[in-house]
Amino acid sequence: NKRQVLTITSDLMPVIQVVYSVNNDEAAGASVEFVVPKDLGDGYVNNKLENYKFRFRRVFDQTAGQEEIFETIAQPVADRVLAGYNGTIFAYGQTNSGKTFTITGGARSYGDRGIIPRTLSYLYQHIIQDSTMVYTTHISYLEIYNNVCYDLLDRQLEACRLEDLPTVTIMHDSEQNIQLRNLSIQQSANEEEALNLLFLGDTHRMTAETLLNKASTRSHCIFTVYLCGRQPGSATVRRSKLHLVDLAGSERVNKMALGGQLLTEAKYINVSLHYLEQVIISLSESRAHIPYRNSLMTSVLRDSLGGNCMTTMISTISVDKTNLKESMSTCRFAQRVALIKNEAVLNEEEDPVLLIARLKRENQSLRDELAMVTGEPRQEQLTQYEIQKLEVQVKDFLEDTDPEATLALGTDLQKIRRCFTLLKVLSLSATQCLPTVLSQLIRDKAPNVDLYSTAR
Ligand SMILES: Nc1ncnc2c1ncn2[C@@H]1O[C@H](COP(=O)(O)OP(=O)(O)OP(=O)(O)O)[C@@H](O)[C@H]1O
Repeated sequence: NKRQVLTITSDLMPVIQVVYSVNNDEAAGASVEFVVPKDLGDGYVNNKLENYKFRFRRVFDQTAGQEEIFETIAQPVADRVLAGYNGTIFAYGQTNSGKTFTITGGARSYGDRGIIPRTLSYLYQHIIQDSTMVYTTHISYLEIYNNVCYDLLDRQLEACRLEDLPTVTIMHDSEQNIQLRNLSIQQSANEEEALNLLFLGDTHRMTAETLLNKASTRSHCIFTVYLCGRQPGSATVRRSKLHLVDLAGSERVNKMALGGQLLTEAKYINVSLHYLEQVIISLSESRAHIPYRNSLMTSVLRDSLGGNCMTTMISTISVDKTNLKESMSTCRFAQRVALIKNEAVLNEEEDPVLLIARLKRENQSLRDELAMVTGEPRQEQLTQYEIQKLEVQVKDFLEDTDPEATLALGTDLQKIRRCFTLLKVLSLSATQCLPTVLSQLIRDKAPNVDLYSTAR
């Protein structure tokens, strides 16, 4: 139970002390408590204190490091995503309270890496180590600015202003599922490729911010990892999505002395966060109608809010007297979010393409068995077309990394013989190449060694 004292000076009174304490040892979770002197009214001091206590699953104090945040918040979600469930982590809080630092990280040192790079590293480590599954990963990076969606992985962003870019549009299919048109979903085979995509998106985000002369991030950003896993040879696939969301600052527009573009941005942010609040209130009160469609952000995050998803919200606050109202508004909002019940289900399905391929193989093997039992062995020679087809089949078979891949030849003895001949030719040419490769290696590495005696 840590007790922190923030000292704030004001014109009316030389020193006012605002005390907050963090307690993570409570049986029911954790809490943060603000102990605030009552506001100074008309120049006289009211010495009464007011206490505001908020309970959460966990509260991180100012000393908490990025690794601790990752292990407590992101790792359990990443584990569920690897198991085939959808996950979302989103950061909510006022400007400059540390949302981007928590989600993406800081640039000063390697240890400042945030949730996205650490989660990518964790996911790919697991993918490499798990030999029982074959995974494919894709990434998208979406920005919502002034209620318009942009693709941060769109290469055109380098040359253009944000507004000139083609926008990403939302479509609803007959089952009310969301389709994002124009959003590129890029394959990332390993951690390095995924980090490059994150870097590309962040660079575009920064370029756009500079072009718009923004002092802080005035947009919502959604970095999504799409994971598809299956056991080798199986047609059952598990598809899961992980949204990592950095929301725009939550401060209210009437508190800020803004004009022009900044005012327009603040209004859009206020409206979208207001709709987010509406969705959350409707969900926490289990209303019949949930107004997801009111804003792009709630439409995109529909699954994460009250749907098929394991969702974690991080609220960032700045414990300073001037930010007290915003901090408490953030805490109240977070408590509402905690009331929402999501139902995460395993996203497992039969891949129709793999299923058809498997059924075709089974069908062929049954036909072959039938031919073996009932039919006569063929007498005529293989045609040129059949030989070429066999060569392609053998090549595909050798290149297939799936350990359960088979060479479907049927019962035709001529085809089987031809394949063995092909395999023998390939095997011989490989072994004949070996001495040449060895001698080349020896020549390169040790030019003075006598080749004959080395070979002996
Ligand atoms: N835990 C922390 N340790 C060190 N520096 C931090 C930490 N949290 C935030 N900062 C720093 O504080 C500044 C503001 O943080 P950040 O940009 O993450 O705020 P934000 O809530 O994302 O703001 P905005 O709403 O404008 O995007 C940055 O310079 C960041 O590096």
